[in-house]
Amino acid sequence: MANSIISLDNVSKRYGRTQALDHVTLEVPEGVVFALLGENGAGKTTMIRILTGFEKPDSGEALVLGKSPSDAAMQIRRSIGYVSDAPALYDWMKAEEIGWFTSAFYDETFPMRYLELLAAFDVPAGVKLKNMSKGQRAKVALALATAHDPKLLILDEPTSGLDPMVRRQFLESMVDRAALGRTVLLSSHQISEVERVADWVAIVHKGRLRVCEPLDTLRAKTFIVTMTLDHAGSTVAIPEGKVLSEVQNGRQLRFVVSDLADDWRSQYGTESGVADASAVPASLEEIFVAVCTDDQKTGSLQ
Ligand SMILES: Nc1ncnc2c1ncn2[C@@H]1O[C@H](COP(=O)(O)OP(=O)(O)OP(=O)(O)O)[C@@H](O)[C@H]1O
Repeated sequence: MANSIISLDNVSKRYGRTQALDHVTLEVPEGVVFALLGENGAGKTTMIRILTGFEKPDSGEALVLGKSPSDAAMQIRRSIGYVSDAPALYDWMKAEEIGWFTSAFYDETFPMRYLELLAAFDVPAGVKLKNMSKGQRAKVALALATAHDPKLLILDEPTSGLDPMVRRQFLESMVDRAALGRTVLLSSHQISEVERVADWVAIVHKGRLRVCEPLDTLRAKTFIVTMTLDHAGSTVAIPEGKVLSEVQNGRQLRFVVSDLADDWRSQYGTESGVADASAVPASLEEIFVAVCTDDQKTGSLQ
């Protein structure tokens, strides 16, 4: 892909018996909010740790800003912004002091931008980190990660533990960054929240990439098809397209289908065993559940 900021080519990573990432290939284009979704243990943090050079893939290749994070970890960490799921901040320092300490790694514009961000986020002045709330500390971590205006900002579960107002403020600031041509990769379980801000969505399930595309494309092509059967025991044709999940409850059948054929209804004429059939666009949450549920019929959009 032209202008990709991140690329993973067949990246695998195993911890003992756990296949944390399994042949993941993806590209993150420049200037987007890219959401990485997955259940607990899906492999999101492992992917982020590979991108930030804290872990090496067992096989495959990762590139961040055109460089390999395992070969150029320090160079990459200096040019991106990164907030881990548990940011290590120096508790005994005040926000101003930690900024001063961190500014040694960046150019002279860092301190001013950092103080502006603290003010914009309403972080109290003169308070030690250990006496701040979780939300205030998260804001300090975000200000530290963005004050050098990185081309790429990587956030692992940035909003967990924050109140709804702060979460909204956080996510809106990510959209603002993307509007300026910067790229934001954020991992999350908060699907409805991500749906409001993401341009691209990737869904990882048990280390495998199941979905990776622009959210608008995903939404436009994925539908919930519901049918009422003539009899609970009727055997009917499945809708034409990629069926991601299928659930039956008595006479009701419900499918999540990607790439639903335009003329899908033509399969369900009077002799088809289907009394009624309709399709509505699927929400991101419904798509997520369909691709991440193992005991239903599931498929991959990859
Ligand atoms: N250092 C490690 N040693 C052993 N197993 C690990 C290690 N790091 C991750 N794993 C395992 O790899 C799998 C993927 O973990 P990862 O932290 O990447 O998931 P995640 O999607 O970030 O989950 P969560 O949403 O819960 O943070 C899990 O089964 C986890 O237990």
